[in-house]
Amino acid sequence: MSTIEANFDGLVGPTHNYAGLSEGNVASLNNAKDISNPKQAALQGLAKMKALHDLGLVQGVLAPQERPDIETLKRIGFTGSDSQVIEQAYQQAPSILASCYSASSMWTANAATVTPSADSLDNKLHFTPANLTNKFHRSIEPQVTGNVLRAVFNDEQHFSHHLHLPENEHFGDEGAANHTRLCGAHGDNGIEVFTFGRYAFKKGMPEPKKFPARQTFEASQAVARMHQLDSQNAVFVQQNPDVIDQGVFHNDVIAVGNQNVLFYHEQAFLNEQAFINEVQQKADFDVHFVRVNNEQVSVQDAVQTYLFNTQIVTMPNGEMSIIAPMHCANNSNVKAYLDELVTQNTPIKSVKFFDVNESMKNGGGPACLRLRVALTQAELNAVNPQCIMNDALYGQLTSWVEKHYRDRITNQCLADPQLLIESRTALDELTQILNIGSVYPFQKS
Ligand SMILES: N=C(N)NCCC[C@H](NC(=O)CCC(=O)O)C(=O)O
Repeated sequence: MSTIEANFDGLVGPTHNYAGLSEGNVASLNNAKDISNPKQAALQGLAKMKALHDLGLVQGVLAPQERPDIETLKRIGFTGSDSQVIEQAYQQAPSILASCYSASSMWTANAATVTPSADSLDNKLHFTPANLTNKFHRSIEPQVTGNVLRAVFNDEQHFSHHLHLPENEHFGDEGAANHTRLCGAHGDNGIEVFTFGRYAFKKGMPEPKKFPARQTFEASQAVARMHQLDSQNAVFVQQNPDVIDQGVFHNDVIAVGNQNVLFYHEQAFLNEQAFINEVQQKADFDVHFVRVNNEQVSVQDAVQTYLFNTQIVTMPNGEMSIIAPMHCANNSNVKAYLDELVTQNTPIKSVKFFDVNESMKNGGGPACLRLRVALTQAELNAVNPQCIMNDALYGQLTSWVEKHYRDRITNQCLADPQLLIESRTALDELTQILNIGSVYPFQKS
């Protein structure tokens, strides 16, 4: 078996809720304080994982984070027992408590940047957890993300795990949401495209005016250095600041690549032509640039339907398929575009729609929910087998969700210390199902 690309999806955690925490992310703000359904959210995510497994693709599972994050609440001065900490935080700082309750680690596109061994000079597969400094509720993820990744990819001979970048906005890093890889076959040497929103150390450069640019040029460069990429293998391109201001808070909301296909909106990149030229000059394979113009699909429709936050996957027969959210089927314009696309002369031959609405309401589409990892057969053999989806694991995880998850969380529920107990009980059991050991702070104390 040659090198394959696996998708590692984040399991939605038991405290999934809508707290309106992400300025610049239109859906998160629009759905703030809505009632969430963690059970349905987790089952929707599992259904997508199972469907990709059924299509013959390798599908992995990444465990969610421990929430509420009591350690962080204690670090900022709340004291006493865990339930006293929650009570004080609910009274004195409800927004901070909500941040410490966020199940945002479900969006594993933001968990890390991954470089396959075919691209790195030391022929190892590299992982750098994203520091996610731009949003407080996400900045508390990288430590446990690193624990989870080391428990899943636990073999020093094949996998190289780096510490996340310095926790400062100058090195703001959002992981694979701003990184895509172009290649001939997955096992070939590829071109890694790093998209950034602004420069941190150069003044007077273009940047958005309204919403934050979460990823800096310097962070992208640091990751490429750590992952031992040759300059021939890396392309750095600035995201168009105007689209960040229209709600494109990550590049994966407006562009996605798979093998030799780059599917993107004409307004995605700041210097589009220079970028295309550089990719063409560095690639030793033909790249299909599937460029969508504004008349075909507006930026607003792209943000509302997540047309570009789709997964493009290569099926076992070699054809590509788009894994899209239902929102794309429900928008007549976008649906018409997709119907046309699959008839064109590109490798993309089909579209499959999935209901991931619980995640979409927080700005997370199918592509946000997955971290791509290209693996040789030897590397795949070294992955923790309990984290690879199959019929039995799907059955175990759906029963686990049914047993532990609530079907309704309101803002008031965050005051309930029972939610912490339920969450820890569930996660403790999950670490046994996935055989990942003690990755959570509550398991170490
Ligand atoms: N595009 C990618 N790859 N990921 C989407 C991440 C969505 C996430 N939403 C949130 O964190 C909202 C949480 C809340 O408001 O409750 C974010 O903004 O970081």
